[in-house]
Amino acid sequence: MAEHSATDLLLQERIPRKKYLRRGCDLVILFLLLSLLLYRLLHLGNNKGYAWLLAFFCESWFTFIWLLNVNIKWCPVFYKTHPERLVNSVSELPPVDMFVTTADPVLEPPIITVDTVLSLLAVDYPAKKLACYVSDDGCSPYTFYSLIQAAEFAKLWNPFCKKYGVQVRAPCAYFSKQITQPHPSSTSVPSTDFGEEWSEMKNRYYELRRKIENAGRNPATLLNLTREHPEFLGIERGNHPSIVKVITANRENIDDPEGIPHLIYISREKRQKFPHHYKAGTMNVLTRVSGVMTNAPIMLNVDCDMFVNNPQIILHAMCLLLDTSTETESGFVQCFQRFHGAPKDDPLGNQFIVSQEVQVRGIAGIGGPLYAGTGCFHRRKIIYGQHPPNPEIHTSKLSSGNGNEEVACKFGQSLPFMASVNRAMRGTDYEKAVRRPDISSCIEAATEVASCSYELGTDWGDEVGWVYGAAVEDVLTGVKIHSMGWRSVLLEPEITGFLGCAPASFATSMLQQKRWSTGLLEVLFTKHSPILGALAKNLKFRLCMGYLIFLLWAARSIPELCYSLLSPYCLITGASFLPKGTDSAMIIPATLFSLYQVYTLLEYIAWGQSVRSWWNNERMRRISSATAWLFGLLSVLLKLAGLSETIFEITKKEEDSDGGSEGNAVQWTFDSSPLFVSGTALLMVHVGALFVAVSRAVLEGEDVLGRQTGEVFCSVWVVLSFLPFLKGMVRGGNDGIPWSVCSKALVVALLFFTFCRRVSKL
Ligand SMILES: O=c1ccn([C@@H]2O[C@H](COP(=O)(O)OP(=O)(O)O[C@H]3O[C@H](CO)[C@@H](O)[C@H](O)[C@H]3O)[C@@H](O)[C@H]2O)c(=O)[nH]1
Ligand SMILES: [Mn+2]
Repeated sequence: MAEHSATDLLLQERIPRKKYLRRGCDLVILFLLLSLLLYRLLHLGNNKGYAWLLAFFCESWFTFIWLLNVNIKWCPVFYKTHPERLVNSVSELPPVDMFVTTADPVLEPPIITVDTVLSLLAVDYPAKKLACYVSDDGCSPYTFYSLIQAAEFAKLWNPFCKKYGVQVRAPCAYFSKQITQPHPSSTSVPSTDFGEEWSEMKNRYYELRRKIENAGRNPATLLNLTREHPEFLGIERGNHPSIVKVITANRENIDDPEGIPHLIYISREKRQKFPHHYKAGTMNVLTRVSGVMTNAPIMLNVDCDMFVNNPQIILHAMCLLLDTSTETESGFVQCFQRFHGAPKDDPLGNQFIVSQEVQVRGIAGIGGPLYAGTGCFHRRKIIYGQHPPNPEIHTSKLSSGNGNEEVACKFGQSLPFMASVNRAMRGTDYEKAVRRPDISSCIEAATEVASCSYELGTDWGDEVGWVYGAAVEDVLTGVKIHSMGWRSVLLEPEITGFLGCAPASFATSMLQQKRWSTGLLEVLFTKHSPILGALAKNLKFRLCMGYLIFLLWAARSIPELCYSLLSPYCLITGASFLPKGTDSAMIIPATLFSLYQVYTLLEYIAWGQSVRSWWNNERMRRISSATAWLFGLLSVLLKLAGLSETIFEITKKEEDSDGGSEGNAVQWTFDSSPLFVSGTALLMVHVGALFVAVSRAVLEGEDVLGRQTGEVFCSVWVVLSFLPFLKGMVRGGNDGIPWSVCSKALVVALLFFTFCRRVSKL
């Protein structure tokens, strides 16, 4: 037998990269920022006016944010996983419960969910160990019907995928390209039949799509369905009992490579009186229903648009989860969020390729990537509140064998569920979890735990399960887990694990940014805030700082907005907030600006992105900050003042016509939402200020460019960044900036002008 060296058997490798050049650049920028602050302080007395003071405050904030940046980028890590070594290292693979959430058949067309579900059902993992739970917050018979059809199709699709080693098992993406050869991994199969079978399968898939699309158009089909499933009859979306349906059940304990995992449909109970807590509420129901049915120790969750792109992804995840030395290290396993059908050069800046490579890899180096809500593997016992196995920190109250009463208090009154919790908390005893009951016999218990009163008086949404109280339940839940002392890891096999769909229009993208910035800031004000976590719990200080860079998005809008108003203020009033062009001190802000731009540009190039995509992302970040983040901040302030609640507005999902290839058109849509007022007003202010400056130069012969070089440059830069707004204004029409927004923006801009004149006369 061949001898293995120790490293030959490692399931995973964590590779930290110390990038000295980058660290150097980060520190130089920090040094320049501090020099600028010092310079401002030294000249504060020289009658510099309000602009100078405001600049000082804004730049202090930017320095703080940069410090957070240096912290997060200091030591990025890379992960390698070796699933081929699992056979030798692990005696038995644990079962996995897979969760898919969908909430609205219009914003999230069922065919998208069907593709995701088909890709999950066909992963390379023993089917008898998998169960796929789809939660439908829309309670739509249309979605249910589509899943039934999908399960039928899976009976053909799974064997086809396994026979020919299909790589992308979401049929829509797979059939978008012409494929003439089976994948090389299926060499044992003669490829002569492939072409024929491929076309046949493709036809079958398009038949499935037609059927689903027809059902969407033709309510009669759904009427037939309600005859068999009367629960859906006359259902009201926000007011109905829970529905749990087993669509397919895997034959028990049979090793059938072509078998299909369990597929279960859930629509939790909704009543007007009970808050449903959006996605967090859904995830908790999924956790409980799966608890009474299959109770797998590992739970994978994806959004309805996130299909599996790498069929080995669960095996890769197991490398991180099963490596016994790393249980505390891998409290959860998070994949990068990647998207398909990305338009060229990322015009909307919403692919987050470089920001993830830099920030997520960076934060992985200090204890863990954030839980991003999708493409994540959780350990059930941690979701149930178990602490890491370190006697010095905490010991789990439950594992020390408490009575059923305490379990009921925390987890609710269902006996079958309490029994499942006790089993799950007992740790890595996978064998026991495998013992599967006939899941159809669990429907009654499942329906009970999916009811909306189930959580009353329990710890759900707080110490147990997904945490309520922020529009980004994912990050909030992640902080809670990190604060218990668990760490998380990044799952990044060479072939991306999951692909989702990024918003295809500007308006949708801004709405998403608004929800994220709102939710992220909300996290700071909950009892699971990372600051409390670092002070009173087991959250590492540097990880807490790492979190802040995300949680402060909304708060960053104010200093950034103030700073961007400094140059028009100066151009209008003749004041200055930067040294004169000829002043030697100008070298500090000039170097700072150029170094930052070149540095970020090089980062984009290093990650294989184009110059354009760098510009688009940088520009979009400034746009988001002045629009979406600002409104995010407003909604949090309103919430804190008790005036309104924040809500989870679902992102519209558009299927790309070419199912995954590059080059989709981007829609630069604006609408009458107030979101666009601030951006339009900012643009107007800058254009107006430049106009004032030019007229001063022309009419009064003033050397504006010499005296206010920096200010003029800043305004030109902002106008360039907000060019999409200028185009939107000029374009008008359906997707341009509506007149109502323009007129409101004009009022705001004029107010600013008046304000400047007043202040300068004081
Ligand atoms: O009441 C709700 C609202 C949403 N969802 C589901 O939540 C998922 C995410 O919603 P989406 O509108 O796609 O939001 P995104 O902004 O695209 O999602 C990102 O951000 C969310 C937090 O804001 C995370 O939950 C997601 O996992 C993450 O992909 C979707 O599957 C929805 O069906 C529900 O199940 N119930
Ligand atoms: Mn989404």
